[in-house]
Amino acid sequence: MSTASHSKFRITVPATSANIGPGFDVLGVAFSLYLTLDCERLPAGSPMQMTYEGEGAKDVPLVAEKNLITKTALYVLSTYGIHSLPPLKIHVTNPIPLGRGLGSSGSAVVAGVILANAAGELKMSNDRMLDYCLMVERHPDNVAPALFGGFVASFLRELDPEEQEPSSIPRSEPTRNGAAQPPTPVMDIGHYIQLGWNQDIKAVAVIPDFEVATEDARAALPDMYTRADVIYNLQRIAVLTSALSRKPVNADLIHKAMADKVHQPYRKHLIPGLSEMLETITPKTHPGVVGICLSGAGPTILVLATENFDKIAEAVQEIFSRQPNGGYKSMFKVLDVVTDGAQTQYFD
Ligand SMILES: Nc1ncnc2c1ncn2[C@@H]1O[C@H](COP(=O)(O)OP(=O)(O)OP(=O)(O)O)[C@@H](O)[C@H]1O
Ligand SMILES: N[C@@H](CCO)C(=O)O
Repeated sequence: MSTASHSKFRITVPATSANIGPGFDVLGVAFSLYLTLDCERLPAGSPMQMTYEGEGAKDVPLVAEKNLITKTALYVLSTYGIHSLPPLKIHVTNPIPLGRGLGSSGSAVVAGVILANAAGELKMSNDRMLDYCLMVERHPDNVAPALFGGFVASFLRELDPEEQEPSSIPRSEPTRNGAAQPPTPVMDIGHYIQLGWNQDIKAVAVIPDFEVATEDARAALPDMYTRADVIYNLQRIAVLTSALSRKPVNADLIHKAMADKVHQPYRKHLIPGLSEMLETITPKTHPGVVGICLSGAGPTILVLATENFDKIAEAVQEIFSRQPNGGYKSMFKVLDVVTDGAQTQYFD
């Protein structure tokens, strides 16, 4: 259906958690917490108007070329030969904390690609939109569940250096490239599959009051791993992807299968208390716990659980609170894993 007659549209994109323990850069889930863009077309020649409320309201730039949502949209439109955003009023409502491991940048990138698709009437397929998301955010584990919903495993094809380099491609993480080339639309980068998720399992996200930039958390990782550590993660990820869909919940198996030797051990200095949380919050010590891990690049702690959500969250908060130098305050959210991903609704 043509969108030309619609003067208003709303884009909603779920928050996500990447990795889920051993699935570094592979697994992610979509949550019942939504970045929302309320958009209204303005008369031709009008300047873009952007307003913003919620997380990041004090810091997020509202200039089209600087804001991650609109600069992603501008990148996508430029590959279609459209070099400015159509006149729009955009109101952003963002409940996803920034830099905390709940995929705020992935959701912003997905929102930007969908904004370009809707505003420019590009009629892209979801798979093509995933390609664009992956040009901006190179690891697929946040953008794939944000776009498609549910519990998602994904990978991307290896790109040639010239496909990766154009400096005109915005990056959710700061980039090092400098070549002034036009954007290169590439095809068929992302591959994914939605996995089953037992809806009895909810997510308790404990969010401390400090940020860890994904770029810093990735810089903490080694370039090489031992064969034993790779096998350790591969064995667990294979078991975990099925175990999370089964009924009844096998908490002991899931908890063991969520252990990881690829990223969490190298990031623990960035998240004080992480080691103690992983060691002491188990299905045996805290009934209801199914598994525990760092959410994305952190510092949010993700506890999968079937009951006692508040008590479990308080146990994580207590560990954050007694870290050196006064500890950390934190808040928590009990979230559902949602099967729907990003949506666009048209009005008028
Ligand atoms: N709604 C938004 N609007 C504009 N920019 C955003 C928005 N959300 C996130 N960003 C940008 O993304 C940055 C955070 O990205 P980062 O990858 O460090 O954390 P994250 O995506 O929250 O965590 P993770 O990738 O570990 O889940 C912010 O500092 C901001 O620049
Ligand atoms: N897989 C990514 C997710 C963060 O965006 C990481 O852990 O670095």
